[in-house]
Amino acid sequence: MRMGEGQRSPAYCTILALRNPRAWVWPRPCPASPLHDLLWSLIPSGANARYSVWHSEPSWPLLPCLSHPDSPAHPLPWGSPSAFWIDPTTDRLSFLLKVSKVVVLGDLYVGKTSLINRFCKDAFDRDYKATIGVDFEIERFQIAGIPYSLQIWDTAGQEKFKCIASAYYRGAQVIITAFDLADIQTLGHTRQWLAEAQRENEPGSSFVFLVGTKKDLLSGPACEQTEMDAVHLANEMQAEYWSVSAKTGREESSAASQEGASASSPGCC
Ligand SMILES: Nc1nc2c(ncn2[C@@H]2O[C@H](COP(=O)(O)OP(=O)(O)OP(=O)(O)O)[C@@H](O)[C@H]2O)c(=O)[nH]1
Repeated sequence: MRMGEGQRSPAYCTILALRNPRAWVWPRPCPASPLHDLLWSLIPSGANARYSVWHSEPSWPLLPCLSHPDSPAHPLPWGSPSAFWIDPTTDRLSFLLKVSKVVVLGDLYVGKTSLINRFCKDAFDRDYKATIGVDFEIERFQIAGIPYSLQIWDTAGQEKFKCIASAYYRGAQVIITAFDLADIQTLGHTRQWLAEAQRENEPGSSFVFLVGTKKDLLSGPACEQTEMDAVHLANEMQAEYWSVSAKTGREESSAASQEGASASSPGCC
């Protein structure tokens, strides 16, 4: 389906803007379906970008990626897998794919936002500000000279936001389930969080991490016991286990967490 020149839906205007970078218009919010339909119809058949792109629904977060890289408002870097442009040689939409979507889940107050802030900004805030719905950060880096972006989705732990946050689980290459090492109940709840995220994804399509937070708050036998429990649960979940402190900024090694973490795993905090 290609829309005719006479049609001027917001999605179509966006495509026109993409075709002519000198005439960029900042996309305005528009209903998800016209944009979805139009873009879907333009994706080259066989493009393996489909998966990433269409899992960025619901589509309001898709809209900012249509804006110009120089726009101060753009929250997604140009070149993320959710970003697309018209390839002048083929006149088709093209995609950059080197993005991984990470979702961070867990009970309220376990320290999900703090974990992300430490990772992305190397900062820690002791004041609690509950996440409303979802938030996200982009972290860009290179591995062997190849640029990658991590699209990190911070979900709210509060029950009332669950239905909003769960809409963002789809297409996650990485699922991080966080619990508070100082609050053992939150460990038990990680099973449920993971089940909900996995329900939205193909079986085996996501790497799973179980992360115990606030390691600085406890030590001694109680901590070791919690970590042992966490490692066992991580094995059940087929997850990799980490104990971390966003406050100190360190992954704190312990016998239990060493046992749970694989040698190839990247340090988080
Ligand atoms: N001591 C200590 N406190 C932490 C650590 N991580 C987070 N906190 C504190 O725990 C509180 C909750 O942290 P958040 O990161 O906002 O928790 P959250 O899981 O994102 O909470 P929701 O957005 O409600 O789901 C804040 O007051 C943080 O400062 C840590 O590693 N050590």
